[in-house]
Amino acid sequence: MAEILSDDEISENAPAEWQQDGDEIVRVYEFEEYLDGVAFVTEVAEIADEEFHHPEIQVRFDEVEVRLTSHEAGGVTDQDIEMAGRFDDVR
Ligand SMILES: C[C@H](O)[C@H](O)[C@H]1CNC2=NC(N)=NC(=O)C2=N1
Repeated sequence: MAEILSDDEISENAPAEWQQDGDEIVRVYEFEEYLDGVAFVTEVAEIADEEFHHPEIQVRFDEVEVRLTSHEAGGVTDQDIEMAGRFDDVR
């Protein structure tokens, strides 16, 4: 099972726009158009499905909040850090 990262490791390795929130990392992406946010979610979901590692996603009218954690490990792992970077590349 993947190792849980320490707060310092998360801070050092998470992409710049991501914040730690307890045992998750979170980023809010802003969009001018609601449907652009929905299209972003579709691309994120395809990556998540491909990697079998699923974020929690909240879609609002002008932003999308994405939360990552490794449920089985019980915290943030390297996989969450890697997924965060891949989601940023979609943006
Ligand atoms: C049974 C378990 O849900 C699966 O092995 C996968 C599915 N997607 C997952 N997604 C996330 N974020 N963490 C997991 O531990 C995880 N596990």
